[in-house]
Amino acid sequence: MPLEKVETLRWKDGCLEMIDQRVLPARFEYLAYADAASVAAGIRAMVVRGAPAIGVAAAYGVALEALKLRAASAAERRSAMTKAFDVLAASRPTAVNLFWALKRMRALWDRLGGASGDEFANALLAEAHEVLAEDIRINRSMGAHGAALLADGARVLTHCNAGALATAGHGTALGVIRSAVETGKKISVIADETRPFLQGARLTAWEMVQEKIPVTLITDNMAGFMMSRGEVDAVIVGTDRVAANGDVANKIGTYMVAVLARRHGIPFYVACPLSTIDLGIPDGNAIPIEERDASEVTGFRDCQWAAAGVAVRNPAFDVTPAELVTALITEQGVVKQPNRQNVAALFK
Ligand SMILES: CSC[C@H]1O[C@H](OP(=O)(O)O)[C@H](O)[C@@H]1O
Repeated sequence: MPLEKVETLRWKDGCLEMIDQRVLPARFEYLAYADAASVAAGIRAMVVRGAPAIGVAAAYGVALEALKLRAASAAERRSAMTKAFDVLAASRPTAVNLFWALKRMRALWDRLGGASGDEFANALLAEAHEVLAEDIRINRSMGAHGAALLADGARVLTHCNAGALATAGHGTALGVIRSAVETGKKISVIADETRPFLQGARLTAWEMVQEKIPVTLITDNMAGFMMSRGEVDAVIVGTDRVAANGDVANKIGTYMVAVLARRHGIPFYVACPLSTIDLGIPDGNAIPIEERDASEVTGFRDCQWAAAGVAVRNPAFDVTPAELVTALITEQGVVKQPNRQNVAALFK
Protein backbone atom coordinates (compact mmCIF):
# COMPACT_ATOMS: atom_id res chain seq x y z
CA MET A 1 0.00 0.00 0.00
CA PRO A 2 1.58 3.36 -1.00
CA LEU A 3 2.21 5.08 2.29
CA GLU A 4 1.27 8.52 1.09
CA LYS A 5 -2.26 7.16 0.98
CA VAL A 6 -2.09 6.04 4.61
CA GLU A 7 -3.77 8.46 7.00
CA THR A 8 -2.58 7.92 10.58
CA LEU A 9 -5.72 9.78 11.70
CA ARG A 10 -8.72 10.76 9.58
CA TRP A 11 -12.14 12.36 9.97
CA LYS A 12 -14.85 10.05 8.64
CA ASP A 13 -18.62 10.04 9.07
CA GLY A 14 -18.52 12.42 12.02
CA CYS A 15 -15.89 10.42 13.88
CA LEU A 16 -12.13 10.43 14.31
CA GLU A 17 -10.59 7.25 12.95
CA MET A 18 -7.07 6.24 14.00
CA ILE A 19 -4.90 3.38 12.81
CA ASP A 20 -4.51 0.91 15.68
CA GLN A 21 -0.71 0.97 15.90
CA ARG A 22 -0.72 -1.74 18.58
CA VAL A 23 -1.50 -4.40 15.95
CA LEU A 24 0.67 -3.19 13.05
CA PRO A 25 2.18 -4.70 11.00
CA ALA A 26 0.15 -7.88 11.51
CA ARG A 27 -3.14 -6.05 11.01
CA PHE A 28 -3.96 -2.70 9.41
CA GLU A 29 -7.19 -1.43 10.94
CA TYR A 30 -8.83 1.82 11.97
CA LEU A 31 -10.64 2.36 15.25
CA ALA A 32 -13.40 5.00 15.45
CA TYR A 33 -13.66 7.59 18.23
CA ALA A 34 -16.61 9.81 19.13
CA ASP A 35 -15.64 11.59 22.33
CA ALA A 36 -12.74 12.99 24.36
CA ALA A 37 -12.58 10.19 26.92
CA SER A 38 -12.22 7.46 24.29
CA VAL A 39 -9.55 9.45 22.43
CA ALA A 40 -7.69 9.87 25.72
CA ALA A 41 -7.90 6.11 26.29
CA GLY A 42 -6.58 5.54 22.76
CA ILE A 43 -3.61 7.83 23.43
CA ARG A 44 -2.90 6.13 26.76
CA ALA A 45 -3.09 2.64 25.22
CA MET A 46 -0.86 3.80 22.33
CA VAL A 47 -3.40 3.07 19.63
CA VAL A 48 -2.04 6.38 18.39
CA ARG A 49 1.45 7.43 19.50
CA GLY A 50 4.15 9.85 18.52
CA ALA A 51 4.21 13.42 19.77
CA PRO A 52 2.65 15.19 16.75
CA ALA A 53 0.05 12.46 16.19
CA ILE A 54 -0.92 12.65 19.88
CA GLY A 55 -1.39 16.41 19.51
CA VAL A 56 -3.63 15.99 16.47
CA ALA A 57 -5.64 13.28 18.23
CA ALA A 58 -6.13 15.52 21.27
CA ALA A 59 -7.34 18.38 19.07
CA TYR A 60 -9.96 16.09 17.56
CA GLY A 61 -10.83 14.79 21.03
CA VAL A 62 -11.80 18.35 22.04
CA ALA A 63 -13.79 18.85 18.83
CA LEU A 64 -15.62 15.55 19.28
CA GLU A 65 -16.68 16.54 22.76
CA ALA A 66 -17.96 19.89 21.48
CA LEU A 67 -19.99 18.12 18.80
CA LYS A 68 -21.64 16.02 21.50
CA LEU A 69 -22.56 19.23 23.36
CA ARG A 70 -24.17 21.20 20.52
CA ALA A 71 -27.59 21.14 22.24
CA ALA A 72 -26.29 21.48 25.81
CA SER A 73 -26.70 24.61 27.92
CA ALA A 74 -23.70 26.90 28.28
CA ALA A 75 -23.20 25.69 31.86
CA GLU A 76 -23.37 22.00 30.86
CA ARG A 77 -20.99 22.69 27.99
CA ARG A 78 -18.50 24.46 30.23
CA SER A 79 -18.52 21.65 32.76
CA ALA A 80 -18.24 18.86 30.20
CA MET A 81 -15.54 20.59 28.15
CA THR A 82 -13.45 21.20 31.24
CA LYS A 83 -13.61 17.47 31.99
CA ALA A 84 -12.68 16.74 28.37
CA PHE A 85 -9.57 18.90 28.54
CA ASP A 86 -8.61 17.27 31.83
CA VAL A 87 -9.02 13.68 30.65
CA LEU A 88 -7.00 14.35 27.49
CA ALA A 89 -4.25 16.13 29.45
CA ALA A 90 -3.97 13.14 31.79
CA SER A 91 -3.49 10.58 28.97
CA ARG A 92 0.34 10.73 28.65
CA PRO A 93 2.78 13.16 30.33
CA THR A 94 5.90 13.50 28.17
CA ALA A 95 4.98 14.55 24.63
CA VAL A 96 4.47 18.31 24.89
CA ASN A 97 2.48 18.35 21.62
CA LEU A 98 -0.47 17.02 23.60
CA PHE A 99 -0.45 20.10 25.83
CA TRP A 100 0.41 22.39 22.92
CA ALA A 101 -2.70 21.19 21.06
CA LEU A 102 -4.95 21.44 24.13
CA LYS A 103 -3.70 24.98 24.80
CA ARG A 104 -4.47 25.95 21.20
CA MET A 105 -7.97 24.45 21.34
CA ARG A 106 -8.62 26.00 24.75
CA ALA A 107 -7.59 29.44 23.46
CA LEU A 108 -10.09 29.10 20.63
CA TRP A 109 -12.78 27.99 23.09
CA ASP A 110 -12.12 31.08 25.19
CA ARG A 111 -12.34 33.31 22.10
CA LEU A 112 -15.71 31.77 21.15
CA GLY A 113 -17.33 33.20 24.27
CA GLY A 114 -21.12 33.16 23.82
CA ALA A 115 -21.20 31.22 20.56
CA SER A 116 -24.06 28.80 19.94
CA GLY A 117 -23.49 25.09 20.37
CA ASP A 118 -23.21 24.62 16.61
CA GLU A 119 -20.84 27.59 16.11
CA PHE A 120 -18.72 26.33 18.98
CA ALA A 121 -18.49 22.76 17.65
CA ASN A 122 -17.90 23.77 14.03
CA ALA A 123 -15.10 26.19 14.99
CA LEU A 124 -13.30 23.60 17.11
CA LEU A 125 -13.63 20.93 14.40
CA ALA A 126 -12.25 23.34 11.80
CA GLU A 127 -9.30 24.04 14.13
CA ALA A 128 -8.63 20.32 14.56
CA HIS A 129 -8.61 19.91 10.76
CA GLU A 130 -6.11 22.79 10.56
CA VAL A 131 -3.88 21.22 13.21
CA LEU A 132 -3.76 18.05 11.09
CA ALA A 133 -3.09 19.84 7.81
CA GLU A 134 -0.49 22.11 9.40
CA ASP A 135 1.38 19.13 10.83
CA ILE A 136 1.91 17.65 7.38
CA ARG A 137 3.09 21.01 6.00
CA ILE A 138 5.51 21.40 8.91
CA ASN A 139 6.89 17.89 8.45
CA ARG A 140 7.53 18.50 4.77
CA SER A 141 9.28 21.78 5.52
CA MET A 142 11.39 20.10 8.21
CA GLY A 143 12.14 17.27 5.77
CA ALA A 144 13.41 19.68 3.16
CA HIS A 145 15.76 21.38 5.63
CA GLY A 146 17.03 18.08 6.98
CA ALA A 147 17.48 16.37 3.63
CA ALA A 148 20.45 18.64 2.89
CA LEU A 149 22.28 17.14 5.88
CA LEU A 150 22.20 13.59 4.49
CA ALA A 151 24.74 12.63 1.86
CA ASP A 152 23.78 10.51 -1.14
CA GLY A 153 24.28 6.90 -0.06
CA ALA A 154 24.02 7.70 3.66
CA ARG A 155 23.23 4.85 6.04
CA VAL A 156 21.03 6.41 8.70
CA LEU A 157 20.28 4.84 12.06
CA THR A 158 16.88 5.59 13.58
CA HIS A 159 15.43 4.85 17.00
CA CYS A 160 11.74 4.25 17.67
CA ASN A 161 9.28 5.49 15.03
CA ALA A 162 9.18 9.13 14.08
CA GLY A 163 7.50 8.47 10.78
CA ALA A 164 4.15 9.09 9.15
CA LEU A 165 2.62 6.94 11.90
CA ALA A 166 3.94 9.30 14.60
CA THR A 167 2.44 12.32 12.85
CA ALA A 168 -0.42 13.32 10.60
CA GLY A 169 1.80 12.34 7.68
CA HIS A 170 5.31 12.33 6.16
CA GLY A 171 6.94 12.02 9.60
CA THR A 172 9.62 13.98 11.40
CA ALA A 173 12.83 11.91 11.47
CA LEU A 174 11.56 9.60 8.72
CA GLY A 175 10.21 12.70 7.00
CA VAL A 176 13.80 13.90 6.60
CA ILE A 177 14.69 10.54 5.10
CA ARG A 178 11.65 10.63 2.78
CA SER A 179 12.53 14.15 1.66
CA ALA A 180 16.15 13.14 1.00
CA VAL A 181 14.96 10.19 -1.09
CA GLU A 182 12.56 12.51 -2.95
CA THR A 183 15.58 14.65 -3.95
CA GLY A 184 17.08 11.54 -5.55
CA LYS A 185 19.51 10.56 -2.79
CA LYS A 186 20.03 6.88 -2.08
CA ILE A 187 19.37 6.62 1.65
CA SER A 188 19.26 3.37 3.61
CA VAL A 189 17.85 3.05 7.09
CA ILE A 190 19.07 0.99 10.02
CA ALA A 191 16.11 0.71 12.38
CA ASP A 192 16.57 -0.04 16.06
CA GLU A 193 13.77 -2.41 17.05
CA THR A 194 13.18 -0.17 20.09
CA ARG A 195 12.09 -2.30 22.98
CA PRO A 196 9.76 -2.65 24.72
CA PHE A 197 6.96 -1.40 22.43
CA LEU A 198 8.95 -2.27 19.26
CA GLN A 199 8.07 0.89 17.33
CA GLY A 200 11.16 0.35 15.17
CA ALA A 201 10.58 -3.30 14.32
CA ARG A 202 6.83 -2.95 13.86
CA LEU A 203 6.31 0.60 12.60
CA THR A 204 9.50 2.06 11.08
CA ALA A 205 10.33 -1.18 9.30
CA TRP A 206 6.76 -1.33 7.97
CA GLU A 207 6.81 2.26 6.73
CA MET A 208 10.16 1.83 4.96
CA VAL A 209 9.27 -1.55 3.42
CA GLN A 210 5.96 -0.12 2.16
CA GLU A 211 7.86 2.66 0.39
CA LYS A 212 10.74 0.45 -0.77
CA ILE A 213 13.30 2.51 1.15
CA PRO A 214 16.06 0.05 2.09
CA VAL A 215 15.77 -0.76 5.79
CA THR A 216 17.73 -3.12 8.03
CA LEU A 217 16.31 -4.08 11.41
CA ILE A 218 18.67 -4.43 14.38
CA THR A 219 18.13 -5.03 18.05
CA ASP A 220 18.81 -2.03 20.26
CA ASN A 221 22.01 -3.56 21.65
CA MET A 222 23.52 -3.79 18.15
CA ALA A 223 23.70 -0.03 17.54
CA GLY A 224 27.18 0.28 19.07
CA PHE A 225 28.50 -2.63 17.05
CA MET A 226 27.19 -1.14 13.79
CA MET A 227 28.82 2.20 14.60
CA SER A 228 32.11 0.58 15.59
CA ARG A 229 32.18 -1.23 12.21
CA GLY A 230 31.73 2.06 10.34
CA GLU A 231 28.27 1.05 9.09
CA VAL A 232 26.41 4.16 10.31
CA ASP A 233 26.86 7.57 8.69
CA ALA A 234 24.27 9.52 10.66
CA VAL A 235 21.65 9.11 13.34
CA ILE A 236 18.26 10.84 13.14
CA VAL A 237 15.52 10.61 15.75
CA GLY A 238 12.28 12.35 16.64
CA THR A 239 11.50 13.94 19.98
CA ASP A 240 8.68 14.30 22.43
CA ARG A 241 9.85 17.41 24.19
CA VAL A 242 12.85 19.73 23.86
CA ALA A 243 13.70 21.89 26.87
CA ALA A 244 14.64 25.57 26.59
CA ASN A 245 18.36 24.70 26.71
CA GLY A 246 18.09 22.13 23.89
CA ASP A 247 17.99 18.96 26.02
CA VAL A 248 15.93 16.34 24.16
CA ALA A 249 13.41 13.87 25.57
CA ASN A 250 12.79 10.95 23.26
CA LYS A 251 12.06 7.23 23.34
CA ILE A 252 14.02 5.26 25.94
CA GLY A 253 17.36 4.22 24.48
CA THR A 254 17.90 7.46 22.56
CA TYR A 255 20.42 8.72 25.12
CA MET A 256 22.51 5.54 24.69
CA VAL A 257 22.48 6.01 20.91
CA ALA A 258 23.56 9.66 21.30
CA VAL A 259 26.49 8.72 23.55
CA LEU A 260 27.59 6.02 21.11
CA ALA A 261 27.27 8.41 18.16
CA ARG A 262 29.47 10.96 19.92
CA ARG A 263 32.00 8.23 20.76
CA HIS A 264 32.21 7.35 17.06
CA GLY A 265 32.08 10.89 15.65
CA ILE A 266 28.70 10.26 13.97
CA PRO A 267 26.28 13.21 13.62
CA PHE A 268 23.21 12.91 15.86
CA TYR A 269 20.23 14.85 14.46
CA VAL A 270 16.86 15.48 16.09
CA ALA A 271 13.86 16.28 13.92
CA CYS A 272 11.92 18.73 16.04
CA PRO A 273 8.82 20.74 15.06
CA LEU A 274 8.56 23.98 17.03
CA SER A 275 5.41 22.57 18.69
CA THR A 276 7.69 20.08 20.47
CA ILE A 277 9.90 22.75 22.05
CA ASP A 278 8.82 23.69 25.57
CA LEU A 279 10.39 27.00 26.62
CA GLY A 280 8.65 26.60 29.97
CA ILE A 281 11.00 23.73 30.83
CA PRO A 282 14.50 25.06 31.64
CA ASP A 283 16.41 21.83 31.04
CA GLY A 284 15.91 18.10 30.56
CA ASN A 285 15.78 17.34 34.29
CA ALA A 286 12.37 19.00 34.43
CA ILE A 287 10.80 16.97 31.61
CA PRO A 288 8.22 14.51 33.02
CA ILE A 289 9.17 10.95 32.07
CA GLU A 290 6.30 8.53 31.64
CA GLU A 291 6.60 5.21 33.47
CA ARG A 292 4.56 2.53 31.76
CA ASP A 293 3.23 -0.85 32.84
CA ALA A 294 5.69 -3.62 33.75
CA SER A 295 3.94 -6.04 31.40
CA GLU A 296 5.44 -4.18 28.43
CA VAL A 297 8.90 -5.24 29.65
CA THR A 298 8.21 -8.76 30.99
CA GLY A 299 6.95 -9.92 27.62
CA PHE A 300 5.03 -8.83 24.55
CA ARG A 301 1.25 -9.05 24.58
CA ASP A 302 0.28 -12.60 25.61
CA CYS A 303 3.82 -13.95 25.45
CA GLN A 304 5.39 -13.22 28.86
CA TRP A 305 8.95 -14.44 29.44
CA ALA A 306 10.37 -12.75 32.54
CA ALA A 307 10.42 -14.59 35.86
CA ALA A 308 7.19 -14.05 37.79
CA GLY A 309 7.67 -11.67 40.71
CA VAL A 310 10.64 -9.84 39.18
CA ALA A 311 10.79 -6.10 39.84
CA VAL A 312 10.56 -3.98 36.66
CA ARG A 313 11.29 -0.42 35.57
CA ASN A 314 9.69 0.87 32.38
CA PRO A 315 10.50 4.55 31.74
CA ALA A 316 9.18 5.23 28.24
CA PHE A 317 11.58 8.11 27.53
CA ASP A 318 15.03 9.38 28.39
CA VAL A 319 16.80 12.71 28.03
CA THR A 320 19.73 13.43 25.73
CA PRO A 321 21.75 16.47 26.85
CA ALA A 322 21.97 19.25 24.26
CA GLU A 323 25.76 18.89 24.03
CA LEU A 324 25.28 15.47 22.40
CA VAL A 325 22.95 16.88 19.73
CA THR A 326 24.64 17.81 16.47
CA ALA A 327 21.61 19.78 15.30
CA LEU A 328 17.90 20.23 15.72
CA ILE A 329 16.07 20.10 12.39
CA THR A 330 12.98 22.31 12.52
CA GLU A 331 10.49 23.65 9.99
CA GLN A 332 12.33 26.97 10.24
CA GLY A 333 15.72 25.50 9.51
CA VAL A 334 18.63 23.68 11.15
CA VAL A 335 19.86 24.74 14.60
CA LYS A 336 23.41 23.48 15.05
CA GLN A 337 24.65 22.69 18.58
CA PRO A 338 21.37 23.74 20.23
CA ASN A 339 21.58 25.92 23.33
CA ARG A 340 19.35 28.30 25.27
CA GLN A 341 20.10 31.21 22.96
CA ASN A 342 19.60 29.60 19.56
CA VAL A 343 16.55 27.65 20.73
CA ALA A 344 14.93 30.86 22.01
CA ALA A 345 15.80 32.58 18.73
CA LEU A 346 13.42 30.21 16.93
CA PHE A 347 10.53 32.01 18.61
CA LYS A 348 11.67 35.58 18.09
C1 LIG B 1 7.68 12.27 15.96
S1 LIG B 1 7.54 12.04 17.63
C2 LIG B 1 7.85 10.35 17.73
C3 LIG B 1 8.32 10.01 19.08
O1 LIG B 1 7.26 9.46 19.86
C4 LIG B 1 7.67 8.18 20.28
O2 LIG B 1 7.19 7.84 21.54
P1 LIG B 1 5.85 6.93 21.65
O3 LIG B 1 5.91 5.93 20.55
O4 LIG B 1 5.97 6.34 23.04
O5 LIG B 1 4.71 7.90 21.53
C5 LIG B 1 9.17 8.26 20.28
O6 LIG B 1 9.67 8.98 21.37
C6 LIG B 1 9.38 8.97 19.00
O7 LIG B 1 10.63 9.50 18.77
